[in-house]
Amino acid sequence: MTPLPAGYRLVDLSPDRLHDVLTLDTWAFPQGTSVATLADLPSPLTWSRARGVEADDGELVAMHASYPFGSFPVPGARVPVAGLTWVGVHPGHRRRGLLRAMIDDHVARSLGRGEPVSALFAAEPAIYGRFGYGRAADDLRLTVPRGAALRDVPGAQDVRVRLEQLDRERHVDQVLALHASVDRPGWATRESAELRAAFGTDPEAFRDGAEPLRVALAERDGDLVGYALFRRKEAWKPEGPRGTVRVREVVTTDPAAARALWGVLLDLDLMGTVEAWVPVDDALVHLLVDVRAAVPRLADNVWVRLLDVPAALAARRYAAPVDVVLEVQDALVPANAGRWRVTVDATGTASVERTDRAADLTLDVRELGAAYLGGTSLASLAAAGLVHEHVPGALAPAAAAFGWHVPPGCGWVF
Ligand SMILES: CC(=O)SCCNC(=O)CCNC(=O)[C@H](O)C(C)(C)COP(=O)(O)OP(=O)(O)OC[C@H]1O[C@@H](n2cnc3c(N)ncnc32)[C@H](O)[C@@H]1OP(=O)(O)O
Repeated sequence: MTPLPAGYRLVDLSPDRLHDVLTLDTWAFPQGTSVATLADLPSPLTWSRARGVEADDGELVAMHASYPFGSFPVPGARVPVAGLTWVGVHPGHRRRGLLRAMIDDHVARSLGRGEPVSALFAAEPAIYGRFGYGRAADDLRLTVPRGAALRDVPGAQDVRVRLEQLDRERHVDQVLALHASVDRPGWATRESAELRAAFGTDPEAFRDGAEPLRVALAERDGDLVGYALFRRKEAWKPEGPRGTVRVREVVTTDPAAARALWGVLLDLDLMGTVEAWVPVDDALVHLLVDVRAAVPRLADNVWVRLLDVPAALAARRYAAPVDVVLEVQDALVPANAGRWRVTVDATGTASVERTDRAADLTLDVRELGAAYLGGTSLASLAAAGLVHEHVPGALAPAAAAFGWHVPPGCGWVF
């Protein structure tokens, strides 16, 4: 364990520390919202998983927490994952090793709970690689011109799209049930009671001048076949109204639902552009006649850290049989370091065991995390010098086996 610097101690956090937690939060994330306003919102924290760092005088100067994703989707399976979140260090106490000590604490506690994997969204991409987190998924940020042409999909006219103000009580069950039905690695769902309670939280201070959160509900014969959370912000320019639609979360169950939903979102009156972030393979990317006009921009999505390498590797499924020896480097969790033989059978199931056999490939646990959800190819990591092939011909079958037919990604930031 990395010791805390002198003068600090790790403590459990509980709901009676809410005011301290929110005060620290406003120091770490200068969002301009008062602690009193934040205190009125339902907290998404599972308090038994929240830990703080106190200075000598008892002030809370750093914290981290994790969301319990008991059923986190990975290729072909579901795995208990600790979703690292609410990481913050007071700026007056930064760069003294508090985050490093908190990461050690997070790793030990997650392993103690039997969670072989941790995942997160990074506030800044430069922070977490050093702790063995790899960029496991990307998403696309699109800025689509209003009225952009979409290809036709038969049956789209049979889907009715209703626009409503998001109302937690009325929408939470059906919307989250549809969300949980998506089969995509990395697609975390709001499993805990606290995350469900916080769903749709929409204080005015978070809206940046835009309207309250709306929901577009796509229905066929009365059944929900898709939804999108969105809000509009108007802008009156000399050339005319040029408002922006911000689309936050889109789920559709079939192509006609996707065509109908995007057709409505892309054609709202007084709007000029639609800003959406979507999985890299979202139906919209293929429906747009002119994808270039949407100015697609790639951004990092979920980051993954394998805490227990053999358990994590055995828990997912693989796209093809393979027999490969991986030499894994892990400076933070020595139990993961060394040679692992991964043998995948015809059903895509792996057995993973320590071996004395010579390594086929060498890589850091960070790269293994990047490849874990099937979206980052071991071959492309090798091309960047991050995976080393010792036995010619070993890389290609390993890269094929670790890949997956659905790109990973998560539709909301946790
Ligand atoms: C999953 C999430 O919750 S993401 C949210 C993360 N939180 C934020 O971004 C809020 C604002 N920032 C902060 O609260 C803090 O600056 C933190 C949490 C990012 C870092 O905390 P610190 O206690 O300063 O980090 P610590 O001193 O342990 O640094 C550990 C290492 O990370 C590096 N590091 C820390 N922050 C950053 C950063 N923002 N960018 C690049 N490197 C960083 C340090 O230089 C150090 O490197 P070294 O090991 O080579 O010496």
